[in-house]
Amino acid sequence: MITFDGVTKRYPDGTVAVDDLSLEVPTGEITVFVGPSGCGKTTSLRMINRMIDPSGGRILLDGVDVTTIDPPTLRRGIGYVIQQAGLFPHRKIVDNVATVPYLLGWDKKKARDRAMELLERVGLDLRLAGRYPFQLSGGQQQRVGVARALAADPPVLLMDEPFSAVDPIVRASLQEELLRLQAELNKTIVFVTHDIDEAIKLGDRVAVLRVGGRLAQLADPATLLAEPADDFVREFLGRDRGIRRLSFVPGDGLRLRGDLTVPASAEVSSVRGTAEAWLVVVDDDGGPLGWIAPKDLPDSGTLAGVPAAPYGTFVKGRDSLRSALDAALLSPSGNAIAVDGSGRVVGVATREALDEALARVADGARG
Ligand SMILES: Nc1ncnc2c1ncn2[C@@H]1O[C@H](COP(=O)(O)OP(=O)(O)OP(=O)(O)O)[C@@H](O)[C@H]1O
Repeated sequence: MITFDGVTKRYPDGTVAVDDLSLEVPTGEITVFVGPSGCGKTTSLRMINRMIDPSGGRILLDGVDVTTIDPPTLRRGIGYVIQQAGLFPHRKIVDNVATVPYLLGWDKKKARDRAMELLERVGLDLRLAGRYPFQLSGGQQQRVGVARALAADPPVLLMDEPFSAVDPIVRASLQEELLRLQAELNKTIVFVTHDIDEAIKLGDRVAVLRVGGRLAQLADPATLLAEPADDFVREFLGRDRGIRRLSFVPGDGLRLRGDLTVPASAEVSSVRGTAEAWLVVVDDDGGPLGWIAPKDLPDSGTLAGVPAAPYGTFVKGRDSLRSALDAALLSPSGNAIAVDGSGRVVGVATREALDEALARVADGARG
């Protein structure tokens, strides 16, 4: 755990970059520092690995004041990733990643083996290992930056706007990759960004800072979206806060109907009469084929030949209410198909069920 205990940083010119910051960064979690330009995010981050020392207060790493640990020893346990990767231009990719193992005196083969293992872990094509940084795309360089920071298996990772120089699509895939890695590695990560969407996507907890380096709110993303502490945080969270909140509401609470699913092999005569609503047609494995409107039911035969309309699905037990709503909006029936982990239909969330769930969320906002 990293503890900020009344930390202040006043630069020699009098600028107060961080003002009496107290918070805890729990072990094995991602804590994001987010806020407008100049609010002291980078300064706060760099005080953890002593690139900057505080002018007041203390930063404790597992209970030990970091200013009592000499910087090289401290940094051995702290990986650091910055914007535009900061790779050494004249070293091959594999040697960039092996930088810290070399410094630690590992023999060359062991260090390179470790580097290759990490490059694979961060999803980089291993054929790129022998190239130089300028021969890689921005997104690939960023992956190398993450691999390099992980090389000595440090328990703590500091990431300063690591994905802000790449385009939105690459950025989204780097974010996914980081979450996937973190699920395996459980590092203690402090991640700095000015992008609130990135903060909400990545953070177990999000610290919103305001200019002058003061903490405005520290909360998990769902709480932040539901209960911003003040107007500054509300404004910083921006538009669509209500909709974004639905990403953190499990779709599990939705009432599902089981009587609207029919196999393609079913005789129309067996469904006619019960079919006052749109039906989901499924294949022999229970996978969805699409929707059939009541008016499109043939007079006789099976449903196999009836053209089925497009559909959206959400995974019961995994996806959020937002995904369920999205699935409903992608279906002409306005209903969402719930599937299990292997894609078999387990029921239908009708508009009424979605409406009930949304009403519960809105009620929660009132309370
Ligand atoms: N070496 C320095 N000397 C004086 N002032 C500094 C120094 N470094 C940073 N500052 C000031 O401290 C404040 C906080 O800077 P910091 O870089 O920590 O903010 P930030 O939130 O990371 O900003 P950004 O998102 O723009 O990178 C700013 O007002 C900045 O101008």
